[in-house]
Amino acid sequence: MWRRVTSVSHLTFAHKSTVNKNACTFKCWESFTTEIPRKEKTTYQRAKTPFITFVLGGPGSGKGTQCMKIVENFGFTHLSAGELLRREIASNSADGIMILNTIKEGKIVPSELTIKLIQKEMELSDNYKFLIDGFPRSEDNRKAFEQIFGAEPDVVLFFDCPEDEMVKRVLNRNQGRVDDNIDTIKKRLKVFTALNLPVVNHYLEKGKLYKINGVGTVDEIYKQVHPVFSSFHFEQVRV
Ligand SMILES: Nc1ncnc2c1ncn2[C@@H]1O[C@H](COP(=O)(O)OP(=O)(O)OP(=O)(O)O)[C@@H](O)[C@H]1O
Ligand SMILES: Nc1ccn([C@@H]2O[C@H](COP(=O)(O)O)[C@@H](O)[C@H]2O)c(=O)n1
Ligand SMILES: [Mg+2]
Repeated sequence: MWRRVTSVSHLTFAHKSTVNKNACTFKCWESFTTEIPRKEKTTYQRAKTPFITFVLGGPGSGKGTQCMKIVENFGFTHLSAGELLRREIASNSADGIMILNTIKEGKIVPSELTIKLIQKEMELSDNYKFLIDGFPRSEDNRKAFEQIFGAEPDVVLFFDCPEDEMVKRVLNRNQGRVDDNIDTIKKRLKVFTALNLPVVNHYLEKGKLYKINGVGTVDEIYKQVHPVFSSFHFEQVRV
């Protein structure tokens, strides 16, 4: 069972670049000193430590689709930032109208609000493996996350997909999303290039980025994704 802690000052996160060790309150994430093995056959030993994966890519690049397969195979908890924001709109919360207008314009919701929703879901979960899909969308998102959580992601997946393919997929999605129309898609693509690509480059420079070719069938793409996680030796739900 998780044990709620009120202070995390005794916890040690894996990354030397941790920004603020006292900033977040999580369930029992105990001390560890092991560096993350990359592509090595080493048993993963951080069962009570959060394993955070950021899932990046343009609108319609396939983030949500591939997250479902990772959940199925590796037992992650999938937190889609966009989905949490849409849920907030649906719940008629005080911020609902502002979020709706921001999404319609393809712009970015204030970081603190999105992070609050992500943090709440993580605290409610008994899992320690999280896929945070569609976050960080901007350098401001990224820096605010590091400040509030006092930690960096373990893995960053980036689904690289040409714009024409992304537009085609979004227009065919048919889920009734207010932003799945050509005007908003054009705006989202501009925001993606201006604000999200700098985040991608940041993690590339830090050596944390796994760039995935987002063109092909869902299974072809997943074949590139699977080895990223199998190298960490989690207990697999299904092979
Ligand atoms: N490899 C693929 N080939 C064809 N269609 C795909 C592929 N992957 C996903 N799709 C479809 O494209 C649409 C967009 O995929 P998905 O919702 O996973 O993208 P996303 O990156 O989460 O987008 P958004 O950022 O807008 O939430 C969906 O209808 C999905 O079924
Ligand atoms: N970090 C984020 C993530 C999303 N948004 C807003 O939600 C829209 C939909 O997001 P999807 O990931 O589901 O495509 C997105 O266009 C943004 O308006 C956000 O503000 N911050
Ligand atoms: Mg999505």
